[in-house]
Amino acid sequence: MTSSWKKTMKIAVTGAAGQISNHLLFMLASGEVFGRNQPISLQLLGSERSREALEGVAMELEDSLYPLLASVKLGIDPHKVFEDADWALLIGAKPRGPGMERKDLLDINGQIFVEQAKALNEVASRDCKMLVVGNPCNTNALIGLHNSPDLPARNWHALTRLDENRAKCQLALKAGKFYTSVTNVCVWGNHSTTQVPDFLNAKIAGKRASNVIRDSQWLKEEFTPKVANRGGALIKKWGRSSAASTAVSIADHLRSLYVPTPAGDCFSTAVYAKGNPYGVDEDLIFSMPCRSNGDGDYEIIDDFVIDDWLAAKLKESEDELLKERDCVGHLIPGAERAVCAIVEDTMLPGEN
Ligand SMILES: NC(=O)C1=CN([C@@H]2O[C@H](COP(=O)(O)OP(=O)(O)OC[C@H]3O[C@@H](n4cnc5c(N)ncnc54)[C@H](OP(=O)(O)O)[C@@H]3O)[C@@H](O)[C@H]2O)C=CC1
Ligand SMILES: O=C([O-])CC(=O)C(=O)O
Repeated sequence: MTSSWKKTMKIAVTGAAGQISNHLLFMLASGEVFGRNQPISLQLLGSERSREALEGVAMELEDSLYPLLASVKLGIDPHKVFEDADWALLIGAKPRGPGMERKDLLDINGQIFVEQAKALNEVASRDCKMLVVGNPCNTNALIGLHNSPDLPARNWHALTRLDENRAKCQLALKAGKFYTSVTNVCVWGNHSTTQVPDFLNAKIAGKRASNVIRDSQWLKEEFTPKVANRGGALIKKWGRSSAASTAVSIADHLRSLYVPTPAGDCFSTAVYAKGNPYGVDEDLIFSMPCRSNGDGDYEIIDDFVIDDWLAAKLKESEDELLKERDCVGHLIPGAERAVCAIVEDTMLPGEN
């Protein structure tokens, strides 16, 4: 501990013995996410299934000799593991197995998020921030938010930064420019195949992307599904879902909240839509363009241009989230018990 170091930040992580965490934990401990003057404690949640594996993770963290890693706590009881947490990175979730319907996945994972949100509500720091990665992440976050009434609703996020990074990569490749020149890219809506990568507001080297890539058919009919289905394409190649790039995008998400957003730029995060300027149903976790002044908080940017095409796409993703919400009414205190109307099997990005 040196005098220039900040107070230790407590970071709880679930699914800590899983693939994504296997990359992420080492990035967090190295200081590349929260800064080289920010010591952290890791509070890792496992289960009976992963008890031994989690001890293995802790051994690797110990052997890495990270100066900023103040402590590593392991456990299988969220009430103990989430104690005083400043951040909860909720990565653990059951993957959809063969023959399992999406509404079953919503129910099984939703129950995990009820339990974890109740524990966070009781024992986490009163300003704890939550990032849900486990799928279906938007609706899991909505369930979490409604089961943690004493924590600020705006502190719940679901990860759509991987989708933003995928969109930036495709725009850069098509334009023949380096990806650092691609800015102001928002992926709106649900982290599913209805997500909406926004090329209308995106910029390449400071110009509107559609003035650099003068191919509206490619933007609408190739770029959009390519980004939305990227997770599935990767699974076909790799035989498992994106783990390293997801960890990188979680790091990017966190950093975006602690570094002021440059003027004219944005980052994507799925947040509570209450009071949103785009007319999206207020009781959804919906990905929108946000900016931060670097204090860990964010605001929704209110001047993105929405044309008819974009509006119709946003509506599709909103409708899907409304249906998902109807399917988890039994997990949301005080919600109306609507009929679960997911008839056609909608997809996570990794499931196409
Ligand atoms: N939002 C996004 O952009 C992305 C989201 N994802 C999602 O992130 C999640 C984690 O992915 P990944 O790390 O690759 O997955 P892994 O399968 O490697 O790890 C998931 C962890 O979830 C935990 N888990 C919790 N409940 C269950 C359960 N009922 N059955 C089985 N495992 C359970 C397990 O840990 P334990 O036994 O310790 O509880 C397991 O280690 C998935 O839901 C995936 O779909 C993935 C990529 C991108
Ligand atoms: O469906 C999955 O598990 C993977 C996923 O979310 C993605 O790659 O975007």
